[in-house]
Amino acid sequence: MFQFKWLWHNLIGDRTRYIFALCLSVVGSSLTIINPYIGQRIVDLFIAGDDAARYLTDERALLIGLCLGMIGFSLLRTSLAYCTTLLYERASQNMLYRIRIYLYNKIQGQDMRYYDRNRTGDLMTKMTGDLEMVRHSLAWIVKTIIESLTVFIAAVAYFFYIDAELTWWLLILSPPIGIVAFIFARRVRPMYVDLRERLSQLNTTTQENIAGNRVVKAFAREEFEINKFTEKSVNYSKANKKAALVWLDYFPYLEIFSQGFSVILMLAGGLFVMNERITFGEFSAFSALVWGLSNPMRSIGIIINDIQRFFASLTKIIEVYYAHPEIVNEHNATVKRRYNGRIQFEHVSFKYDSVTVLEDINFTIEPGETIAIMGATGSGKTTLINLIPRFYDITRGRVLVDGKDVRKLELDELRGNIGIATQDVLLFSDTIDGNIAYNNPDMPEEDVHKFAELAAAQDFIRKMPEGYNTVVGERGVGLSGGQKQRIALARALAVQPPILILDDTTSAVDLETEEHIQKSLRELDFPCTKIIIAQRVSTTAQADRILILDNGRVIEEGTHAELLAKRGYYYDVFMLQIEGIGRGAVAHGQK
Ligand SMILES: Nc1ncnc2c1ncn2[C@@H]1O[C@H](COP(=O)(O)OP(=O)(O)OP(=O)(O)O)[C@@H](O)[C@H]1O
Repeated sequence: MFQFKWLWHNLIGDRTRYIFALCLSVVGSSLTIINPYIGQRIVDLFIAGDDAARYLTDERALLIGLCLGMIGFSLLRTSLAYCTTLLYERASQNMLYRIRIYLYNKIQGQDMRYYDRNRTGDLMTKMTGDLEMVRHSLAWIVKTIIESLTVFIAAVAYFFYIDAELTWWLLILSPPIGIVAFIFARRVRPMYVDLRERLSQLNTTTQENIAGNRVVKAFAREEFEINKFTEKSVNYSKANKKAALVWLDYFPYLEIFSQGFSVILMLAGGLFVMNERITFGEFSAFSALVWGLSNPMRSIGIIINDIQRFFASLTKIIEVYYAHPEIVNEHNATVKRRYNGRIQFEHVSFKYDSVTVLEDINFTIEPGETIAIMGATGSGKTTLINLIPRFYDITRGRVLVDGKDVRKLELDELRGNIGIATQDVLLFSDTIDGNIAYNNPDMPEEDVHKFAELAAAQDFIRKMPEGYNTVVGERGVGLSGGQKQRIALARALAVQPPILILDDTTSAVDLETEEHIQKSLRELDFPCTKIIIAQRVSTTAQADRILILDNGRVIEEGTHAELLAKRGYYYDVFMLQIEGIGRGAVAHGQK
């Protein structure tokens, strides 16, 4: 079966340990028949035998030996159980560790489309609960099944050795128990698949809610969110109860069958003793071992439940394990060249699934040029810049960097040549210094300060309680929108990239600060092609060229003055914003 092959493959490095644990399980469980056997000898020789009185006086040493044997075997079994559990735990924990690292790498290697399609909460469930379930199966379920089976087989073999007919009488109960267990397993399986999905929904809601707590509070939607969470929680709880209660439909039958072993033993076994077909000692061995037949039947429900959970979880893990990104970063770039920063879009079209977002885009940006991109919201600006570092592959046409199709470039090298400040600023819960030097943790302090200064972040950072060592909260909590944008800009500048992409990076800063940033960008001490997405004319006015996007197409292209003269979209935006820009920009535009 594929799932078991997969587990076996992932046990590499611990296979010997695991097989050894399985062998110890078999040996330890087989030993369960020894004490009933010794008990049988004691009863037959020293209690119920014809010569019991003589044996008690003459063979006392044998009796003491048998009693000590019983204690010795109990101790041996306990020690074996201890070692076995230790081996199972170590093998399964090691496997869990390896798979977790592998899955984490796998998730890291996925492309943007993967993250578009998969919910964070679901991925978190796979990395935690599902993995733990698989480990538990390997350490506990397999152990329980092997031990139950061994005890069952050893007991049956021993029973056959004593009396085959009485054993057949007992085994009469096995087929109906097997049928009940099979029906139960079939009914409960889809329930665990559903249960797993509901757990994932619950985790997704929790994750979204915690991450979006500010929005929730801002809209005073706590009650709504609590109700939403409660609904998911109730759903999960109901599914859990439903799956657990199904067992109750089958439990009475299995319990009755399990009790049936003792009843049959009493009736048939008692009759056999009276007919002197078996001895008292043999009857006592049957009594002592009959649990070996009934116990597995009793625990069959728990085992089946766990097996179904295991399959539901394993299926989810395997989805991640074998997920293939369409865009693969081979991390092969040994020597990372520095690009000149020439960017060309040739008849580029792009679709998210079936929706066309960019249509026949053509433009060239020469090294060192500054290009501004403007357009209505949803016109495709972010999508367009996402194609340069190859976050997505285009549907038609070519995107070239330094004359080479980005699909032919080493991704590490390509992305290493691009500094990006994304629209949705994400800072890590680290110091400000650590966030700015994200690309190069060994960056000297003066350089961190220099890039903060270029991004107009120096002043506010210095005023913070611990300056550059101030730890910012998760995703930059504790900073204003404009402050976060400036740290993100400093982080992008710190790469000193030949291509700098700024997606609405100064939208939340005041005009004076923006002026400072623009001056810094003009005076960078390294060659750099800049692509700046902006809505403010004050930002775009100083670019070498401006592209206007509308509905995925470039509708205007030119300098600030050329576009004003055209009296199109750009001119309209300019007129709308003119009051906020000031005389300088107006004069510049009318030159
Ligand atoms: N990951 C995605 N999956 C599917 N559709 C997407 C995705 N990202 C964006 N879109 C769609 O593509 C279109 C262009 O989005 P894009 O983010 O590029 O616009 P934009 O011009 O940058 O907008 P804004 O100025 O609001 O940031 C929109 O209609 C959007 O709904």
